[in-house]
Amino acid sequence: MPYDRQTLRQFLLQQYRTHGVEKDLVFLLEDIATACREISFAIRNGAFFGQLGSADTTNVQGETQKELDVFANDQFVGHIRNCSRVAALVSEEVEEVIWLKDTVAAGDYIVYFDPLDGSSNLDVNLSVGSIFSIVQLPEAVEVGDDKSVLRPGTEQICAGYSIYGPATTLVVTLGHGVHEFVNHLGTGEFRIVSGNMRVPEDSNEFSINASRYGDWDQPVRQYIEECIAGESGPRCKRFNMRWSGSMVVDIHRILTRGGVFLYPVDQANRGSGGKLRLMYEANPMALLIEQAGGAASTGEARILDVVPTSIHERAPVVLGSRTEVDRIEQHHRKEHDPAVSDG
Ligand SMILES: O=P(O)(O)OC[C@H]1O[C@](O)(COP(=O)(O)O)[C@@H](O)[C@@H]1O
Ligand SMILES: [Mg+2]
Ligand SMILES: [Mg+2]
Repeated sequence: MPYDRQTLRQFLLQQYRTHGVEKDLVFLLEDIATACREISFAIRNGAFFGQLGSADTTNVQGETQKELDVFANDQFVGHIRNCSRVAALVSEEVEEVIWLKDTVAAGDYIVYFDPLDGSSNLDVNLSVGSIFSIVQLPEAVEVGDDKSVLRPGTEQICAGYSIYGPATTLVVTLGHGVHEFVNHLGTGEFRIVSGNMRVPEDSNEFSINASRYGDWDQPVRQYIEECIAGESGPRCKRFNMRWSGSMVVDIHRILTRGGVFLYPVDQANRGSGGKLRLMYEANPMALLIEQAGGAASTGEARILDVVPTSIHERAPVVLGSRTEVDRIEQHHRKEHDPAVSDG
């Protein structure tokens, strides 16, 4: 990788100069990047090889925590708490809100994160990642008032993810486009590899866990059947399918070459409102996709407009190329009003 490429710090300082991004947010993002580098280092060094099994603890989702889930969570908490402007943390791996300050002022930050995404891929050495979202409080709140961290995705000022794959990448938005960095093992620096990522409007690639076909509602089933029908079907073109088992990997592919990612609510997960979590999976990915020109929906409404009622709530997720998301939303509308045309 050429050394002349901008480092993460140079990029963030440029955002500070050109877009008035706060210096404290620059430092917070550097702390998050450090946590990601530590997690990547541990994975690469096989720190958990032979221990990739469970940590014999269960998280609030009822999932058995992996050793690496706990390690990754500790890295995030440990590095983020360096920033004195962070009032509270919401982690997939911790049931309650983690309050970090004695008093919380307007302008303080809340950080929501999924310390290790794609945990089921760990045992088989496939790419996993971390996801984060930052909100700035418009007003002072009471420490311990957990309801005050239930902010809609529209209030995010920053979102991103890291992938621990063949390379360690960090993808972020501060509200001015989406930018990709790769970690240079020699120097440990994140250097920019792609500024202003764009999701192509059209696509012929969908991403869904097809083993749940039998559980899908009509609108999703119709959309997938149209894709699979290929040239002789209503879409008159062939579609390809990809499903990695790690949301970070599937969304990165869509930010890189387009496509649509679906994890809908279905017969089997309706009771819990879907599979993926709104605050630290759906919201950050929705902001990134929208910032890159794509669309992000529950199938019925814009994900970023969803008003959360609990910190670990789940949501149906449809993200990616605008044409595909619009079509899936149209199938949902038609289910409520048969008069709606196929278009
Ligand atoms: O096991 P399934 O149904 O394929 O679900 C895979 C999805 O679950 C997740 O692994 C959930 O995330 P966590 O690993 O953080 O719990 C997503 O990354 C992925 O998109
Ligand atoms: Mg996850
Ligand atoms: Mg996780």
